Amino acid sequence: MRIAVVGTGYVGLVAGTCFADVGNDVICVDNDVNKIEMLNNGKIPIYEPGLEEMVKRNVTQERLVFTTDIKSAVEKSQIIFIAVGTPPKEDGSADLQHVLAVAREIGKHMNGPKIIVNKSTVPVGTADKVRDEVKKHTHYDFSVVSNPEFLKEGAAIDDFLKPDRVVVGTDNEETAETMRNLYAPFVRTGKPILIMDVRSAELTKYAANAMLATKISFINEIANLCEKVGADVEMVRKGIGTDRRIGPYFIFPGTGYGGSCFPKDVKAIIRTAREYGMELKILEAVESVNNRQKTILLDKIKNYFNNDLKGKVLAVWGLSFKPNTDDMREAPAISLIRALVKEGAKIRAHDPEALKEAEWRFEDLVKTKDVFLIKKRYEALEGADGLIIMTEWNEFREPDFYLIKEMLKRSVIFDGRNLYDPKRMAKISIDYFPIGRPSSLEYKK
Ligand SMILES: NC(=O)C1=CN([C@@H]2O[C@H](COP(=O)(O)OP(=O)(O)OC[C@H]3O[C@@H](n4cnc5c(N)ncnc54)[C@H](O)[C@@H]3O)[C@@H](O)[C@H]2O)C=CC1
Ligand SMILES: O=C(O)[C@H]1O[C@H](OP(=O)(O)OP(=O)(O)OC[C@H]2O[C@@H](n3ccc(=O)[nH]c3=O)[C@H](O)[C@@H]2O)[C@H](O)[C@@H](O)[C@@H]1O
Repeated sequence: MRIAVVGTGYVGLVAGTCFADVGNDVICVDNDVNKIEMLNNGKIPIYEPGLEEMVKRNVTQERLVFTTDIKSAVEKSQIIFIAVGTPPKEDGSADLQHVLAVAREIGKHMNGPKIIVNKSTVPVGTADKVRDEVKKHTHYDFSVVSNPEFLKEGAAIDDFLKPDRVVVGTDNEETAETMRNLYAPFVRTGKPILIMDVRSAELTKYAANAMLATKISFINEIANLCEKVGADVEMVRKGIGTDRRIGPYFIFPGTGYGGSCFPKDVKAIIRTAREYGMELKILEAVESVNNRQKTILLDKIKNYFNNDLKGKVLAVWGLSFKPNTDDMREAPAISLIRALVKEGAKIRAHDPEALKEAEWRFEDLVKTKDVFLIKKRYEALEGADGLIIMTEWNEFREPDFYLIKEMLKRSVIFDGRNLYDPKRMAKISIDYFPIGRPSSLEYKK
């Protein structure tokens, strides 16, 4: 099929490349000239495992091209995906300006019947708005489909190639058939393509993210309770996760969920409900538990240093909001580092992939020499009073603990991802403070 994907970010670039990889002819469009120039020079603007080789392969085979020219992309394609950002507005609602701007452009350049597929995460009713916008500019036939995306950053290609399900919202049988054909190569193991009405498809996306965020806030509350009552959340997590009705996924406690989607999508669904005069009480609690969870390590750190962080140097391992990505959008590390600096601490931060993004996110603090961005993990420990772990990158799982102990002024690790065993840390004589588990001090007694 001939496909255009408008918006070449995490979703658009991955979707476009995967569609090309199964034989489609794909034109990826973006209005960011630098991004398109980079892609045309063989450079990938984001870090996503496996993506670079896949892009190269498809570009070489001339199945995948990048352009800023939306007109020719629309003219040449049967199916046009919209995969632009839908960031939160002040009031929490999703900002649809990019989606509607693309709809306008598509309308202007239609040269025959087309299928317009919205892949961005958008509130219920957006397909109607897209339809109205396109209609203003064309007399050709078209249908608007809702096809939300469920990929995770860091595992995006695998998620796209092997989805648990594909959701397609359309009331047109012919369009449904085309979408079934398009996705058939990705569901060969029998995973379902769920055809439903447009509004249900739009809401499915928010309901999925809201459910996942709920699981995380739930386990974070249980973790905090574990600390109070002297239980170990790692045991409790396994104890509940083995029940098939609960499942082992998305119940890892931490310093709160971040990323470009859970925070904004929880806000947006709450906002949608309010517009209909309804309060989503569970999700409001999910959000407030998450905000609280982001400060949980700060309390532990302040407590350890007797509430005096002035002049303390703290090493931070992990800046991205999760491993295997360079994305720092809403990363818990950002709010923690800013709070620590406010308390008078200096930060030596390391991340395997996110340092480039950290340069502009912490530009002010780097300038004032409150934050130092360090390329190698052990170098971040030089002159530091303690180590904080914020992202569970694989390379942090089994470091040289004796070297860590030797390098730190105080042998202390605050772990926001529960990477280590407190008993083992007690044996090595490292003071270790995880989330929802007994600290190593409990095993020294
Ligand atoms: N990042 C993720 O893991 C996932 C994101 N989503 C949703 O997908 C949508 C896109 O998200 P991301 O890919 O993360 O965003 P992104 O910010 O990485 O990429 C969006 C791209 O759209 C481009 N763009 C904006 N306006 C444009 C226009 N008028 N014409 C052409 N290009 C334009 C931007 O330059 C940018 O490159 C959002 O609604 C998001 O909620 C859904 C599932 C997963
Ligand atoms: O709509 C989206 O954009 C995407 O949002 C999430 O994907 P993503 O944000 O890339 O990453 P996740 O792996 O879901 O992690 C989100 C946050 O939750 C945290 N998390 C995740 C799982 C867990 O058990 N505990 C936990 O604290 C992570 O550390 C991270 O900060 C969803 O998992 C995707 O299905 C969805 O498509």
